[in-house]
Amino acid sequence: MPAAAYPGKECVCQFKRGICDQTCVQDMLDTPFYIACLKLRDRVGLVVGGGELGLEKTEGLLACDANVVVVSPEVLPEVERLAEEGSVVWLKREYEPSDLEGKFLVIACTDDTDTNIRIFEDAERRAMLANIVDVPPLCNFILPAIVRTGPLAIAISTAGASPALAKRMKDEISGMFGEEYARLAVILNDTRGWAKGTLPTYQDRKAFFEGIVNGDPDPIALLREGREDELHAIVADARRAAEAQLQQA
Ligand SMILES: C[C@@]1(CC(=O)O)C2=NC(=C\c3[nH]c(c(CCC(=O)O)c3CC(=O)O)Cc3[nH]c(c(CC(=O)O)c3CCC(=O)O)/C=C3\N/C(=C\2)[C@@H](CCC(=O)O)[C@]3(C)CC(=O)O)/[C@H]1CCC(=O)O
Ligand SMILES: NC(=O)c1ccc[n+]([C@@H]2O[C@H](COP(=O)([O-])OP(=O)(O)OC[C@H]3O[C@@H](n4cnc5c(N)ncnc54)[C@H](O)[C@@H]3O)[C@@H](O)[C@H]2O)c1
Repeated sequence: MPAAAYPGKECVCQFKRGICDQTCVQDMLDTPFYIACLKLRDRVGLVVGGGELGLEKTEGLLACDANVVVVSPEVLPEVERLAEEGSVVWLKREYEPSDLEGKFLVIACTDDTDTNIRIFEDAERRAMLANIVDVPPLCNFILPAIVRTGPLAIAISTAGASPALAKRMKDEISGMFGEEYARLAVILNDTRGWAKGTLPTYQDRKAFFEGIVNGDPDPIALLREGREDELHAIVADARRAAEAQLQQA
């Protein structure tokens, strides 16, 4: 246990209402987070609070095709506009526990600690996903920094140790894995249906895809050099070779 950073002071989380003992900070580093990609399309996400952070989280959910309900007595003009155009539902009032009904997840961004605690506890009772922004002890999931290009998404988490570092790594990683990786993913996806319909075993499919991804010539280098036609030819050849091998067997 590290020495308390704020000995004798109110807990920085403003949540325990006591003296800081750094328990929350240590808890985070001791937590093995299970990283997943959530499918939000046609599910409803609840955002409580319509300020700067509420807007940011609302936009993040909309970008993943979620339906969004914002509960907040006041909201930024941008949130009001989203409600007017029908992109979100805005309930112009304070949070109530029944707001959680039928929601897949809740993200709370209010400036009121009592409300934030209540939302987390209500959500936990329902075994619901809950993120109270920037308050790790009130999160059962946390948000990583994300590098997104086409179907590729690289998530960086520091388990809350340093969001600033996660953000820096995001910028560095986006330079390492650019458009050509996303393009390769799309090209390989186009051939997944064939592979699943034609290659009988998992091992066959694995060998097929790994042969291309790790092949010589390097598919990423081909795409980088604008030689996509050659890559398509390699995929077509690999398919023909796999089919021929199956016929012989
Ligand atoms: C990645 C990102 C995703 C997102 O929010 O979507 C994200 N925070 C981002 C930015 C950011 N947040 C903070 C700074 C200031 C610099 C700094 O403190 O480092 C910056 C940088 C900036 O704003 O430039 C302050 C901060 N954040 C948390 C605390 C609480 C604490 O430390 O106790 C405090 C201190 C508050 C205070 O001091 O009062 C807590 C969390 N923030 C998390 C996520 C989760 C852990 C992520 C991980 O695993 O690393 C977690 C645990 C919970 C959660 O909120 O999900 C997003 C980058 C978006 C992007 O650009 O890609
Ligand atoms: N803006 C930032 O960059 C930032 C960064 C770190 C932490 N924070 C903290 O995160 C919180 C949210 O940030 P913000 O800038 O969006 O704050 P904000 O004050 O602009 O917005 C808070 C929102 O919560 C709503 N709200 C308050 N009580 C409510 C209740 N009972 N039910 C429903 N809605 C309620 C308010 O109407 C308002 O829309 C604040 O506590 C802030 O200190 C903000």
